[in-house]
This record gives sequence, C-alpha cells and structure tokens, in this order.
Amino acid sequence: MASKSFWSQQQDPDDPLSQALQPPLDESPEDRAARLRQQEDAIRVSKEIDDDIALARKAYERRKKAIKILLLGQAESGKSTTLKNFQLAFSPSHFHKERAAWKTIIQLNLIRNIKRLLEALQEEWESSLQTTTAASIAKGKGVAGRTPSSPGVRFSTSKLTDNHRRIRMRLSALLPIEDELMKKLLPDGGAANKDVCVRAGSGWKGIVSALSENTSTLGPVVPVKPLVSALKGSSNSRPNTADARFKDNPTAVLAACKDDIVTLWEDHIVQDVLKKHNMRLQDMPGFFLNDAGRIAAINYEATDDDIVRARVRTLGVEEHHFTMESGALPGTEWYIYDVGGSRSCRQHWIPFFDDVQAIIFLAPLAFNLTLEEDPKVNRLEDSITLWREVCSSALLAKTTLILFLNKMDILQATLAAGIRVVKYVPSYGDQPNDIANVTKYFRDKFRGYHKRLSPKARPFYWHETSVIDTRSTAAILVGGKSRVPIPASVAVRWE
Ligand SMILES: Nc1nc2c(ncn2[C@@H]2O[C@H](COP(=O)(O)OP(=O)(O)OP(=O)(O)O)[C@@H](O)[C@H]2O)c(=O)[nH]1
Ligand SMILES: [Mg+2]
Repeated sequence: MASKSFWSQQQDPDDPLSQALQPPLDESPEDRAARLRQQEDAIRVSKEIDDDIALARKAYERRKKAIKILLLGQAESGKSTTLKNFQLAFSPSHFHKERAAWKTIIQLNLIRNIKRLLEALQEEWESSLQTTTAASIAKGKGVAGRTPSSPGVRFSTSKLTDNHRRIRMRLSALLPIEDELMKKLLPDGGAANKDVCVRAGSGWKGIVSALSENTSTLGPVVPVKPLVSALKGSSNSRPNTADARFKDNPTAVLAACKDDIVTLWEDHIVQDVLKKHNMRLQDMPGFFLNDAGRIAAINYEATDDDIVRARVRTLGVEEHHFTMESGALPGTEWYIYDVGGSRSCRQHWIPFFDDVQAIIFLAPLAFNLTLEEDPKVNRLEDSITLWREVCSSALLAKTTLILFLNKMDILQATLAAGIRVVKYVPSYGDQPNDIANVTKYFRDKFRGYHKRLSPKARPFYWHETSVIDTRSTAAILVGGKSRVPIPASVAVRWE
C-alpha cells in the first residue's frame, strides 16, 4: 500500500494539526511566497536527514559484513609493519597511493638517525675534554694533531678531528627542518620523542603527502647548488637553512647534505666512537643510514621495502578500511585496527574488543631488552603479561587469537652474538642457546597460557616470523588454507 507523505497528510481538513497549519485567509502574496519557501526548505532538510540515515545504515551493514582484525602488542612489536604488509599484499593500489606520505616519514627517520649520530659525537667531545697542565704540555698531549700551548686550556683527547666538527656543524642544518615537520605532524609536541610520532585520526598521511607534493613540485627549481655552497662555506656558524625556502623541504636540504652524511657514517673514527659509547644505531627503529646515499638524493622515491621499514609510533587507535583487490576473497571489505602499544595507549584498546573476529598479537622474543617507557620492565615479560590478559578476557572469549612471534631475524642475530637467554630468563637453565630451542621454549609458554586462561577452549594459531620481510609475510597472509573465520588464513598452523 502506498503511504501518504508527511505533507500530504497535513491536508486533512478535520485534522486539528492541519487546521493549525492552514495559511491565514487574508495571506498576502509575499507571505504566501515566504511560507512556500519555508516548506521547501523543510522538505529539503528532511530529505537530507533521510539520506544521511540511509548512508549510515549502509555503512553499518557493510561494516557488519566486513572482516575486522585488531592488531595488538607492545610498542615496537611490529603492528603497523604488519598492517603495511596486509595493504601491500591485498590492496596494493591503496598502499601505493600513500607513497608520497611515506617518503617524508622516511626522510624524517633518516634525519632522526643523523641527530642521534651528532649527539654521540657531541657526547664524545664532552667526555674527552681535559684541561691542560704544564705536565701534559710537556708530554705533547692535545687535540688530534695539535699540541695545547699553555696550561689551563681545555682540549679534547678524542680522535675526532676539526673536519668532523665542520661536518657536524653543516649537518646541524637538518635539525630545524625536523622541528618544522614534527610541528606539522604533531602540533601538541612530539619532537622530544625518540621516534616520529603520529596521532590516530589526525589525517597525518594527508598532511605529509601535501608537504611531499609541494616540495616535489618545487623540485626542479629548488636552488640546491647555492644551498650546498652555503653549507660548505659555513664552518663556524649554523647554516641558515631555516630560510623559508627550505624549511618545509627535507628533500633539498638532505640532497645538499648527502655527501657529508655518507662521509660521516662511513668514517671509521666515527664508527669507533659509536662502539665506545655502546650506540648501535642500526638497531634503532627506522634505521636508514646505510641507505643515506639513495634516500638523500634529490630524486628519491620510496621503495616498498623502505615504506615497510619506516618507523612511525602510533598514538591512539587507527582504523584502516580497504577492499581486498587480490588474494583469497577479492572484493571483501576489511577493517584493520592498529593501536599504539606503549603502556599509556593500552586503555584505548578495550572498546575495540567486542567488534573484531580476530586479533593478531605481535610478540618479539626480545628477552634481553627493556621497555622504552619503563626501563625496569623486560620486554618479553611485558609481552607475556599482555598475552595472558588478552587470553583470559571474557570479552574476547569468541575471538580468534593469532600469535606472531615476530622479529625472528633479531632473535637470530642476538643469539649469534652470544647473548645467553639464561642470563635474562633463569628458568631457561642450560638448554641449548639456539634459535630452535629458544623459540620452542617461549612458544610453549605462550601456548600454555592460551590453553589455561582462555574462557573456552579454542585453537592456538601462531607464526614465527619477521614481518619486516615482506615476501615471507605475504606468504603467511596469502598462502595458507583458511581454517579460521578470517580470510586467506593468516593462521596456517594450529593444534
Ligand atoms: N628487524 C626487524 N624489525 C622489525 C620487524 N618488525 C618490525 N620491525 C621494526 O620495528 C619498528 C617498530 O615497528 P612498528 O610496526 O612501527 O611497531 P608498532 O608495534 O606499530 O609500534 P607502536 O606504534 O609504537 O605501538 C619499525 O622500525 C619496524 O621496521 C622485524 O620482523 N624485524
Ligand atoms: Mg604502530
């Protein structure tokens, strides 16, 4: 049966509301025109509201049918890296659309690496300062290659030379650029953090893409040569690259500094200083110094591998929505929730617990490391505590839990360096300190908690992996048989 519209219902002459809405008998033509206009506006607004409700209902239905996965784990466990692997494997066009944004992040990562390097040099100069005495002059001690002239003069005993000092001075031109970019990414402060940070929902990819596009359109006209000479010429004062032409343009300034960056990083005296200060920059998240010659080039484009390795600390919870282009279930809609893993972020996880089919829990077997936010807490112990909470949560009783024992490459390197598990985990005892035994030991611990603490029996899915390796991760994501209610089996092994 056709239903009457709201406005036609008002035409019933016996209805008191209709009577109240009737125009006055002496209505002037102007009043009538105004009344009709008001009616039209009201109909338009009502239609807009109906359309919005229909859209929201459609989005709700779509989301209900979509595959929803939550990535959990402590900070630096590899959640965002796993997300990038999902996008690369199943939604490459979405992944590639974000290339420009990632370029700026990788440049920022490189600048952070350089900042750490410069800090190490500064520490070396400061820790090797001595004051001359008449005796030291007699022995000819002083700055490398020079002899102090009179008692009471402070000098460095370090092997670092004046040339290192000059390079450091020139490279300090990169620091204001980093400050500017970080202010744009995180206006309420983030420069103090070790990593590049972004706040979920802040639209940071849009912000950095726009920056990257602006700077690449500037590409051909950016006066890199004058900038290089400006940098080379300034030996004692900080170069003026905070100049408006350059402050938003990491590409130009990095290109101008490229030779200095490569020279400094490859210098054996600098490497000795890093060793002496126990600084392994190569273990830092977002380490790109080995690729500085390529990344600091004026025509640099981020590769897939660079993007996967780039480090951005997640603050809050980011929802990523995409349609699977290839893989087991093409055309399906996916929602992946990527959370910040540091302790202060964990209270934001709970609202997402009742809406996801599967959780991928990332746990690097970092038995010898401590949390950045609380250096008293062992990372692996923290992961196990978190895993126990997730397993025992009543809200997650029906959720499939998939454990990724991640960063196996780092575990391999740690064991190869002779670091013994028993020193950090006494219960490991005198079992062999090799990858197979160590992995089995910890995997059994995770499995035991899963079995004992799950509110209802459920299968245990796990992978030993290095999600930084896109090929092997794609094999995990795409290759398996589906035995769980999520596509393409992100969980191929079970018990
Ligand atoms: N060597 C190695 N590095 C990895 C692996 N997985 C991730 N990483 C690196 O570890 C760092 C942290 O990874 P993310 O994916 O950003 O960690 P996250 O869990 O999202 O961290 P938060 O956002 O702080 O919670 C990045 O620099 C990654 O490149 C791995 O399997 N091996
Ligand atoms: Mg993250």
